[in-house]
Amino acid sequence: MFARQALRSVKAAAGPRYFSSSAINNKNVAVLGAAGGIGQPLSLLLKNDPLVTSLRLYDIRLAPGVAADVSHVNTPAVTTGYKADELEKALEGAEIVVIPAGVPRKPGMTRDDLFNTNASIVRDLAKAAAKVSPKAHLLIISNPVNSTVPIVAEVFKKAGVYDPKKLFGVTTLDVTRASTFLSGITGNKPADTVVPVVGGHSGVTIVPILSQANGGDAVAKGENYDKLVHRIQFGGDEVVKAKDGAGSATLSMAYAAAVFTNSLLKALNGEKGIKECAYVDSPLYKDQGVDFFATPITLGSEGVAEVNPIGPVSAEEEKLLEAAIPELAKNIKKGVEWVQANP
Ligand SMILES: NC(=O)C1=CN([C@@H]2O[C@H](COP(=O)(O)OP(=O)(O)OC[C@H]3O[C@@H](n4cnc5c(N)ncnc54)[C@H](O)[C@@H]3O)[C@@H](O)[C@H]2O)C=CC1
Ligand SMILES: O=C([O-])CC(=O)C(=O)O
Repeated sequence: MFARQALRSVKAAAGPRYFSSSAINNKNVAVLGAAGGIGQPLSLLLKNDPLVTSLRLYDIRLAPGVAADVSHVNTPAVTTGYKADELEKALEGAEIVVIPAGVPRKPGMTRDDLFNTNASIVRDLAKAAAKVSPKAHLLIISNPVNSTVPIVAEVFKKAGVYDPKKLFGVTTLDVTRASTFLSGITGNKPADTVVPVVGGHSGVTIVPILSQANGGDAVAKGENYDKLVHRIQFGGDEVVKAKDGAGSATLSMAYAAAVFTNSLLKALNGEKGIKECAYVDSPLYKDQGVDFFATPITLGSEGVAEVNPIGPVSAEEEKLLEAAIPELAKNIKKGVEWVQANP
């Protein structure tokens, strides 16, 4: 039963999607880091989402230019750019704050190598959000996600405004990649190939549950299984290597973040049964020091409505989970301890 539940949970995240909905309510979305490699295409995709009525683009450089450009697209979202000293203004009234601000990897780096630079960027943006838009849903893209999400949680706890239902590490790209790579092997449509991806967002913490996917039995174990799991876990490295020093995934990430944002907007507007995978405050492995864990979640009008169970897993997947948990615990502890020492 759980397998079917988990499968349904990410069905919506698998296939290519355009954005539409019949119910249009006012929705104010802010993007922090809007002029970057992810920020620019993400801003365009959000401008194209009919559920966004106000789009507020902030960056320490170039955001007014990006906003002027995007604002000419003839969709309803009123688009405004905010300069470096206008962060608080950008956050006024925001219901969703998407954060792709921070440096990306270069070849040879791990996501954790970004910690020293990105931790303080994310902390400062979170502080402003906790002050100006404490009830907003926060969608964290900046790496290392395994640690930046706990940093945001600590900032919000310190400000007395933490709501675990409203904080998300965006892991939709892992689900997107898993669907693409598996369907490439099976020949099934990507839209019919739904792979729940649980755990976190780096290397061995990315755990695809191929046993629950349509066509997953084609690569259930052995060398092909190992290769596919490795490709999903290290898909980010593939892009970093191909970009050859010019950064990491931006376009596919913008797509994935726009998909997740659209799902959240639908849920906030009262649509039922909206499900995605995301890295959230989760009860599943708290007893092992893992306060945040990605699983299929059900979205509702308050954000996370339900953290769904992983469901049955194969012996191989059990081993992947065993490898993921201690690494995740370490990443989470690092974020929490850092922000407690550097409030
Ligand atoms: N969660 C995920 O699946 C993925 C996460 N990422 C991460 O997303 C982040 C951004 O990647 P890119 O867009 O490629 O980098 P980028 O360098 O192209 O853009 C980052 C933007 O952030 C801005 N920025 C820096 N400090 C800021 C601050 N304090 N306030 C507002 N804006 C600020 C920069 O001016 C720049 O425009 C990186 O940390 C990267 O590792 C990338 C791909 C996938
Ligand atoms: O690999 C990176 O550094 C960027 C990222 O998180 C991804 O593409 O999944």
